[in-house]
Amino acid sequence: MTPARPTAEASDARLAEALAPLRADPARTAILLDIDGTLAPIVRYADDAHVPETTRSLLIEIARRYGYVACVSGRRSSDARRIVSIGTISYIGSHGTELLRAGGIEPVLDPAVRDWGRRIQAFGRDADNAELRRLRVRIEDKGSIVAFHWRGAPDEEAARAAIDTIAGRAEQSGLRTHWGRKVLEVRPPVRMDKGAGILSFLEHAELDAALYVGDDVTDLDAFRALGEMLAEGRVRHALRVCVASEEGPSELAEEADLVVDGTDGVRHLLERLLADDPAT
Ligand SMILES: O=P(O)(O)OC[C@H]1O[C@H](O[C@H]2O[C@H](CO)[C@@H](O)[C@H](O)[C@H]2O)[C@H](O)[C@@H](O)[C@@H]1O
Repeated sequence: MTPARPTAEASDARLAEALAPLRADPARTAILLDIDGTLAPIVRYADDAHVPETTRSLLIEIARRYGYVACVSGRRSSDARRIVSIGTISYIGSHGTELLRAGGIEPVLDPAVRDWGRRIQAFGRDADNAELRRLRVRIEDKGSIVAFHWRGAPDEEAARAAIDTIAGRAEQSGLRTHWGRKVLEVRPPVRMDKGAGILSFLEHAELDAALYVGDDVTDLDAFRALGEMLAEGRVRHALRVCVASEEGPSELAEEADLVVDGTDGVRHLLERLLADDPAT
């Protein structure tokens, strides 16, 4: 497709044009979707996130029609599947380091992260103190990643400042830090990126086109993986879609082929992927 300057919201005509190469041969098309902020609206507590039923129904149909469908999340793959609740699609979890294939029981973990769980969890336990609890910082244990959330804390600024200190401590102890939407993740010092997870998921796929839709910094790696596949001739068409939000990084819109407006915009895009006439 011809890359276009992203607009605040994709018009229907622009959307139809962008989706045409994906719709041309669904069996040879990969549909790759981030979850939080893309399929599931952002909510105060990570545990309360859910994918609206209308979006779920569309995804079920997309899984029937398209050759390779996966949700690509910063969450553990098992949590991602619990939230989306569809067994016929695959889940690439923990920013590309876990792969739970459609119908699978156990995720396959990247060996590079496998041995880091204990150390990361110990870091999370050490960081968890009375002050963090007073500030209502919430800690999310993701196995090989520990996340510190400050969304909805009574004093978000104070909570963020306490989390800054945790980030400094993590880096001093040789761990890596990654900032997302009102969340700090402390990770092992190994490659963890959605792009690597996608390349491994699609390693043996016979593809003509690929779509990725995401809203946050971690999705840039996925955009770049699609760019790599395009440059290497592994796909003839790649469509990178940014889900616009006030919190989203500006680079995502800059690197996108198309911008849609929030999770409603994503639902509309999924409808158009299935519609008889994508322009209506
Ligand atoms: O890659 P994703 O599927 O988009 O996951 C990114 C992170 O999503 C979750 O946190 C975000 O969503 C929460 C629920 O809406 C929100 O409360 C939080 O502020 C957001 O950062 C999840 O908890 C993280 O583990 C994921 O990495």
